[in-house]
Amino acid sequence: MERGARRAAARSKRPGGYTGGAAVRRGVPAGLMVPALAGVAFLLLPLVGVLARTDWPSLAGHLTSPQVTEALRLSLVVSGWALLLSLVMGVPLAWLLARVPFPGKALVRSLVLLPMVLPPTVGGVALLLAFGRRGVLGPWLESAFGLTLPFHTAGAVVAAAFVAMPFLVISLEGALAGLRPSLEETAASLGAGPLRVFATVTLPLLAPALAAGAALTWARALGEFGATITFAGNLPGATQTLPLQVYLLLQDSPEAATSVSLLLLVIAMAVLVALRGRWTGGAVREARTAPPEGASAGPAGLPDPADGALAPDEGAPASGAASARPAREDSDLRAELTGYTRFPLTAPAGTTLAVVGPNGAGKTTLLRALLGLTPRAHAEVRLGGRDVTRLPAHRRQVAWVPQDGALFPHLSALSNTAYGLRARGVPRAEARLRAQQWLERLGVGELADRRPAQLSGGQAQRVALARALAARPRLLLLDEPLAALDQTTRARVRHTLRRHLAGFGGVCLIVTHDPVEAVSLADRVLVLEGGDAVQDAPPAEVTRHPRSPWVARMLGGNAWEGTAGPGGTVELAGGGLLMTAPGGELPPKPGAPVLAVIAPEAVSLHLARPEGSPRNVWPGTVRELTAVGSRLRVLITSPEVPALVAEITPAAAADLGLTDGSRVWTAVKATEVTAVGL
Ligand SMILES: Nc1ncnc2c1ncn2[C@@H]1O[C@H](COP(=O)(O)OP(=O)(O)OP(=O)(O)O)[C@@H](O)[C@H]1O
Repeated sequence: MERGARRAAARSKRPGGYTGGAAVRRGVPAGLMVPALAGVAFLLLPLVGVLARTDWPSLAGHLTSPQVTEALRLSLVVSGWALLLSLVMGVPLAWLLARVPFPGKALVRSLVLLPMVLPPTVGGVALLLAFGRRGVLGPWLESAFGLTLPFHTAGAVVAAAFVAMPFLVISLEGALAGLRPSLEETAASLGAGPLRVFATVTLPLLAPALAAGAALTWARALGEFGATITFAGNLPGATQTLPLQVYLLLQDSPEAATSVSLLLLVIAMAVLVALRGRWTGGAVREARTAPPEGASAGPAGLPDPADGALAPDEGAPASGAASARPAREDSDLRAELTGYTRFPLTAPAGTTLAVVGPNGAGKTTLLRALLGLTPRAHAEVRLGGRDVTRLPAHRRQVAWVPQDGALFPHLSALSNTAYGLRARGVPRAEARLRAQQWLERLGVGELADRRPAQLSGGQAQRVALARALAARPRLLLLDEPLAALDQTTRARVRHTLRRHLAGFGGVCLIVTHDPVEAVSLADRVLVLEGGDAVQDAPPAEVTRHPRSPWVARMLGGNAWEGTAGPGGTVELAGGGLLMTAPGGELPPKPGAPVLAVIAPEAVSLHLARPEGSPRNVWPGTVRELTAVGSRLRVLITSPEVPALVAEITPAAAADLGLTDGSRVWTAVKATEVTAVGL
């Protein structure tokens, strides 16, 4: 059993679990059950009444009588045209409501829903007042187009469309709102133009909701009565549809009325059964049946074969991505960003840049600006000397892997991977062959036939990466590619990623919150804060000389803001004095703002106050002990300086008898304090 299924099974066994089954049935209180069952009976009994009172031997005769067949023909004509009218007006309306911000949207949405709650006869009266002979538009319609709606079939169509269109609009708007924009944007970044994106991504994902909405609209139009009789009258052959026929028959021939009612009932039930609750589901369905995030990246929980050995055609740098990177001449990046993110960015082909920064620093905005997908920032972009600023996203050769991977849910892993190649005109067979090779390189070749919903988080990330790399972009943008994975899977996928970035000749930007990822994957670390680039340097440099407290902390160091004092001292912002080594990196001018950085390994802990070489010594209290690999991180608070993190061995912690609340002395040699000018 897959792990997700096991968990779900375990959940259903728990008391109070939310899944169905015996546990739930046992737990339903009678106070709910009785009225609920009464509700079911209330809905069911009228149907039973129709079935029980149907004169079965005469059924065929009733349904084939000339009036009924004529009314059926008219109903089909009217409901068909009403559906068409609803599609023509309703689809664009749903699109606008879902996608375009405009003032008064809530009002328009209420207007769309109004016919659903309005008594149909009132709807009919309103239609008369608008399109009737003495209505607002009626005379003009008649004089300009010779079109008379009341008491004509066209009027029955208008009445049916008026009450039925909301079903289409609601269904489609829900589906459009549920369609993640990242799917269409990713398709564009893979080289698909707007028409292709619409035909291959938008339409297939909307199709179920469109079909459901259309079926419901048609069924509602078929059953329309009140607005039709008020607006279009009850004229045999012109406006007398089946529901009107039922009304007439009820007076002269109740058995025939029952037979026609049964026919309408069967049609309505058939539509609902065919929809199987899709309409009520609303948005696009992308149910995950996959194991939970972080489950094995290989199939069936086995270790991933691709992580162990390198493919022969690939470079294999031991660490960092740059050393063995083949550079593609057409891929040097030069960008000038303005707007929320504002800085110049240049990177020679073959460079991997880790983009780090606190939440809201502008990392995602930077990536989207490079694709021209956000109004919040503008990027003048040159790739390999060619200005691509004015090109739409699909012509930039900039592939984007958003945080959620954005695999197309209706396509297999193979078709997802072939998408960019197909968009660039590679013939189908060749595109699929190359896509399969990419999937194999990423260690997920055997999952080619699976849909995204059947992939684990790690597998999906690899497929998303294969898809981006297969498109042969000149610039690769990865937005937190490993964020969804657990620690173990993350390490494995990171390894794979490093290997495959090594074979990628363009520039790659990876947004990450993970210091290990930044240091191990990138040649440069770009630190953003509030939309500014506060540092852009190799990982070693950023680790040694972080230019902001945030990045120092992110990289695991202690970083205290202060001011340079005389004789190699730093006056800390919150009070306290720090000694740095003479000849250290203190800016020459006392009074300059500095950041004092202390590596956690440089902090020693003692039970008694240590003496000796020039040290910074403070008393403190242990607040937290956390295992990091084979070492322990100890958070110490002190009345004299800001909180400090020390990293020691478990043996040292045991010798000192450290627990939460232990009183200790912390010491840092002056030579271990680096003061960086801000
Ligand atoms: N569509 C939007 N409309 C208005 N403001 C936005 C929009 N998207 C992002 N922002 C704002 O722009 C700033 C930068 O956002 P961005 O998503 O680029 O940050 P980030 O560095 O990627 O953050 P995180 O680490 O949380 O993903 C934030 O202040 C955010 O609130």
